[in-house]
Amino acid sequence: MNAPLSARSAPASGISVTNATVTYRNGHTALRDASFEIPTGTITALIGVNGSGKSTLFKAIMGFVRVARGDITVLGRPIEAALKQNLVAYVPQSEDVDWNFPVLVEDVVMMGRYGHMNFLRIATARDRAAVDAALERVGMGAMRKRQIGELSGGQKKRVFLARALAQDGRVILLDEPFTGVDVQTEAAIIELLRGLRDEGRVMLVSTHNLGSVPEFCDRAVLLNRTVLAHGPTRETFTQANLERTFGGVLRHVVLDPATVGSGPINILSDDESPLLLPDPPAASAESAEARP
Ligand SMILES: Nc1ncnc2c1ncn2[C@@H]1O[C@H](COP(=O)(O)OP(=O)(O)OP(=O)(O)O)[C@@H](O)[C@H]1O
Repeated sequence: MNAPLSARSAPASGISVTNATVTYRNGHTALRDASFEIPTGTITALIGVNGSGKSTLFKAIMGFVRVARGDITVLGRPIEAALKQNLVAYVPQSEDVDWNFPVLVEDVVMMGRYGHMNFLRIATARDRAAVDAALERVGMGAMRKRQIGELSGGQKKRVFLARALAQDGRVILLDEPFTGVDVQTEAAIIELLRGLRDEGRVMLVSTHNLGSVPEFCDRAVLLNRTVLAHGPTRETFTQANLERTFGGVLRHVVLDPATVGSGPINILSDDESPLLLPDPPAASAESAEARP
């Protein structure tokens, strides 16, 4: 098991990506010269349109795809070393999982312990305790004997989060954890991520829910086949950067002050949860303008 985390002993660098380029076998370069830095004890949003390279970046950090040029380090180590030490946990997109595979909830969570076991994969009392604790932490203890395929979308997400917790990953990559979950589950996941941040872990979360980013992310990385902006949310998550990242995909509505009873409110939306900016620049103070 990994040594206990402490804010004092944790290295300052969580994930460091320097000029990373990923080209798939068909010749498509999904990421070019991507660079950013994430400190430990933070939650970072990974934002970009469909196809901008978010999953590719996760796969590069997980060693699933090769970085042709550039460098990625995790907690100051080359990725191979970090993966070998079980430091990185991955919560995949729901579409990437075969839900027909007959496996119990508790077995999925136990998979998080595989890297801690020897080649015979015999679970010890410590492995079982880690699985129990992880299931309880995500509120899925009562469903541990259910088949994973029988669960709702939000419950499946919780189970995969529990697998990451059981693994005791210090860096946790979450690929669209809020897609298809109700607001209550989203709030529960955000609360859990905050707790993990307070333990000094590093979370990189891809999401299309722009509205919830300022609420729970300390930092943001804006991506479109390369990194367009990165840094603290309040500096990075600006209307100008979002317009640059999403181009014509971003819906942009300005509510008329006469309608909302206060100053004009800017609404930026990529998907289900819109971002409200109460203090928009004067340039777009027309009533209810919408750009598809
Ligand atoms: N295995 C692959 N072989 C070739 N091209 C791929 C492969 N996987 C992804 N791509 C391409 O790389 C680009 C980036 O894909 P990626 O899945 O990283 O985007 P994304 O930002 O995660 O998108 P989404 O928001 O839809 O999940 C896309 O143009 C995609 O078609």
